[in-house]
This record gives sequence, C-alpha cells and structure tokens, in this order.
Amino acid sequence: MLGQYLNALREQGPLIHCITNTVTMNDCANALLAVGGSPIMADDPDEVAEIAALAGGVVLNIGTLRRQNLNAFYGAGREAVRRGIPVVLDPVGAGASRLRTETARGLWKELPLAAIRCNLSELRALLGEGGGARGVDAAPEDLAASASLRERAAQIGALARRAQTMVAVTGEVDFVSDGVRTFAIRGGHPLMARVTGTGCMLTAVTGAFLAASPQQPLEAAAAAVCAMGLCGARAHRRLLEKTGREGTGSYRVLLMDELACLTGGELDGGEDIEIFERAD
Ligand SMILES: Nc1ncnc2c1ncn2[C@@H]1O[C@H](COP(=O)(O)OP(=O)(O)O)[C@@H](O)[C@H]1O
Ligand SMILES: Cc1ncsc1CCOP(=O)(O)O
Ligand SMILES: [Mg+2]
Repeated sequence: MLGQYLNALREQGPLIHCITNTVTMNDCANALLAVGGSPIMADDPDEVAEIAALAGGVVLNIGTLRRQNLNAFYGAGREAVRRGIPVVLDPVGAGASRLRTETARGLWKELPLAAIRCNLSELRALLGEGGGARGVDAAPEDLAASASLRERAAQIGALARRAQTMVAVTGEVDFVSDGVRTFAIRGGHPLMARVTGTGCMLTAVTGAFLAASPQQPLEAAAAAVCAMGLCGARAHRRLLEKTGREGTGSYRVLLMDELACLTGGELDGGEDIEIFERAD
C-alpha cells in the first residue's frame, strides 16, 4: 500500500532544503540521497528564501539551535509557505531549555507546518504539557508503553488535534496522525535509539516523501516512517549476520545501505500498520 510513495519519491527526486543541526547534518544529506531525494543544506539568512523557493520541501531542525539561526528558520519557512512547499519541523530537545521550547513553539504557531516529526517528550513540551525533556531523547516516562495501542493512538490523535498539524511521533512504536486518522507503525529496532541521528534522518526523509506526494500527506508520512522502521530492522539482521555483535558504528552504515536499497515492493511487503479512526 505504501510502496507507491517511495516509488514516487525515487521518480521525482525532489530537492529538500534542510536547515538542520551540525551533529547529524551529513547523515541527513546521505539519508535523503539514499531514498531518492536531493539534499541542500543552507542556513545563511541571506540565501534561505532563494533556496527554499527552489525546493520541493523544507526541513527545519532545531538540534543545535543558535539565536542567529532564527532568521534562517523564518526566512525559509515563510518563503516555503508562501509557495505551498511543505515544511517539516523537528523540535529537537524542546523542553530541555527555554530557547528550544520557545523557538519550536514560535515556528509551530507562525508557520502552517505540513508535519512535526519528533518524540513524545518533545511534542508534549511544544504543546506546553508534560515535564521537561532531559535532552534530545524521549523521557523514560514517555517511553513507558503501559496503555494499549488503541489508547496510545487516541492520545497521539488528540495531540495532533491540539497541534492542528500532522504529527509523526516515534519511539518503540511510531504514530502518524492528522487528528482524524492515526497510523500505529511497528518496526525498527532498539539499537536505532543508540545511534544519534535516526530521528533527524527520519525527519528529513519525511520532508522528501511529503514533497513527492503532497496530496496524500498522511500516507506519505506513514510511508517515510515505515521505510525507516523496516530499514532499521533489516540493518539489525544484517549486522548480526555480518559481525555477530551489536556495534553501533557498523549499524549506522548498514542502516544507510538499507535505505539506499529499499524498493517500493519491499516496503509494501514489510509494513506493520494498524489504522485507528477518531472515535469521539
Ligand atoms: N525502542 C525502539 N524500537 C524500535 N525502533 C525504535 C526504538 N526507538 C527508536 N526507534 C526508531 O528510531 C527512529 C528514531 O526515533 P526516535 O529515537 O524516537 O527519534 P528521536 O531520535 O528524534 O528521539 C524511528 O524510526 C523509531 O521508530
Ligand atoms: C545529540 C544531539 N544534540 C543536539 S542535536 C543532536 C542530534 C539528535 O538527533 P536525533 O534526534 O536524531 O537522535
Ligand atoms: Mg530527535
């Protein structure tokens, strides 16, 4: 069902303008190339509007935020919105500092975003609920999955409605919701959380899927999330076959290989999704 969105992405090769953090920038560029997009990282306020105008999608990631980045985020975001280009926000570390929380919230309030891609702690902080995040990873209490899948999907759906934006919230199980329909997606591997950048890569890749299929944003974002999860699981199998141990350096490389080699047909065959409709 979702393989067509990967095929569309590989056919179109959209240019994706990323203003992103210096920790995982290179991984984001390579992940975009691997799935069939074309990355450009550009963050000087003097050029961001021009670059955004050329792009099929814009990705704003606040991971290594500096005050001087704000003009770049707004310059690119406003130009993209003016032209109907999808903008994806990754509020990395929202909740960990006032600057991050306020920046994420400001971007969310001012720009009609196509999607917010983050972990649950960051989404809660952006929306002004919940405690503070410890850093860029989800807080342990947000990871505790005691509720049923249906209950958790309903919770994410409610957050998406509050956000008035599509959300892709990742963790052990991933959820993609537009507030009406919520896709719960199983996949990936716990080792993904021990490699920095898997979330950032997914955000960038989501931007590319949305750029290629803007008419079906929920399905396109779900395809991005499924693709990442499937590749994470396959890379782990390869890692064990090749090395017999769980080295995170090799895993990072194998994950990129899986993203590059994934086909639409494999994505169709590998999905593990449940779809929940808004009940109330
Ligand atoms: N425990 C886990 N089991 C399976 N997949 C995981 C796990 N933790 C994270 N992932 C996957 O890693 C990717 C990044 O998610 P996450 O770690 O939540 O993002 P972030 O790094 O932004 O916090 C997603 O594809 C997600 O499904
Ligand atoms: C460790 C770190 N510090 C600032 S940005 C960053 C990368 C976060 O990447 P991800 O959210 O994909 O784990
Ligand atoms: Mg993250």
